[in-house]
Amino acid sequence: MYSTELGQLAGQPFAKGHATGNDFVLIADPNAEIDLSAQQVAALCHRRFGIGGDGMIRAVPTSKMPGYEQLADQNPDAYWFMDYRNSDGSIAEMCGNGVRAFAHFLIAEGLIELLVGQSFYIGSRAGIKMITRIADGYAVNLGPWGLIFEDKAEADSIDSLVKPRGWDQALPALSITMGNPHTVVALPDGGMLDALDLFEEPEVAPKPEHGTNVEFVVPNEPLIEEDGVAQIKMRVHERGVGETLSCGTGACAAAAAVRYWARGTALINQWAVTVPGGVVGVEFRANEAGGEDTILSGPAELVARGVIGAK
Ligand SMILES: N[C@@H](CCC[C@H](N)C(=O)O)C(=O)O
Repeated sequence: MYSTELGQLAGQPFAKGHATGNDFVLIADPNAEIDLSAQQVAALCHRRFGIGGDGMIRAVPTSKMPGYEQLADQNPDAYWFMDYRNSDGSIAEMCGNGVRAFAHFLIAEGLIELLVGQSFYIGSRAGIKMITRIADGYAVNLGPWGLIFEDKAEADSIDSLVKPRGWDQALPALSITMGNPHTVVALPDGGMLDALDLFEEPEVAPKPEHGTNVEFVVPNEPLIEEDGVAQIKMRVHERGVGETLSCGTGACAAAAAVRYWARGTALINQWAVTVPGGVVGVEFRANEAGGEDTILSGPAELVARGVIGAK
C-alpha cells in the first residue's frame, strides 16, 4: 500500500481529523517510542497511496520530546506536545488548525478532559500555547505576531513581491511570523482570488529564510460589518503542502497584515476570515507584557479511526 517502510508504525492506531478542511493524520505516542521519518509522513499523507492529509500530528509527552523537554519544566501543565509535520514530511513550527484538531483528538482519546469554558496548555515547536474549549470548537492563543522584515515593512508597509505562477506581474506583500512564516498579498477583488492557480508555489522575493506560506487576501467591502468584526476572504499555498482549504496561522497572518495596512484609520481587533473550508475567527488582544496576543478560533472534528498498515 505505501511506498516506504512502515517500521514501528505498522499496527499503530490513528485518527483522521480536520479543522475547516485542513486535514491531518493523528497518532498518540504516550511513551515516545515512535521516531517518524519524513518518508513515513509523506507516505501516510499521500492522497492516493496513503491515508491522505495536509499534515501529520503525533501526540507525545512534552518531557520526552527531544530538544523541547524544558517546556515541561517551564509549565508542567503543558503535558502533551504537538509534533506537527507537513504532508511532504517537513517540520513546521506551528499549525493553528492542527492545534484545534490536536485538542479534539486528545479529548476523544481520553488523554485529557476539557469541558466548554476550560483551558489547557500544550507544548509545540513555537513554545507553550493555551487552548480553550468554546461552544463551537476551540480557541488557541498563538501569542504575538511579528514582522519578518521589520525595517523594510515599517518604512514601506510592504517588504516583498509575490508572483503567482502564470502571472507576468508581481504583487506587493508583507511577511508576518505567527511562529511560522507567512507572506500576505492583498488582491483587489474576489474574482481575482477565485481565478488564482495555486497548484504551484508562488514566487516570493525576498523569501523568509526557511521558506514561507503564501496567503492571498481580499478585504470585504465594507471591511467592517455592523457587529464591528472585519471580514476578509483568503486562499493559501502552504509551505510543504500546496494549496489547502484552510490555514489557521495563515488566517491570523492575513488579518494581521490587513490590520497593519489599515492602521492609520482604525485598529480593528475582531476578524472573521473566510477560507475555502469555512470561517475562522481571529482576535488581537493586549497582553500583560504590553504586547499583543493573537487568538485563533474555529471548529475541529475527527472523521475516522483506523490502524496503519492494516491489510
Ligand atoms: N495549516 C497550518 C500551517 C501548517 C504549517 C505550514 N505549512 C508551514 O510549513 O509553516 C495552520 O493551520 O496554521
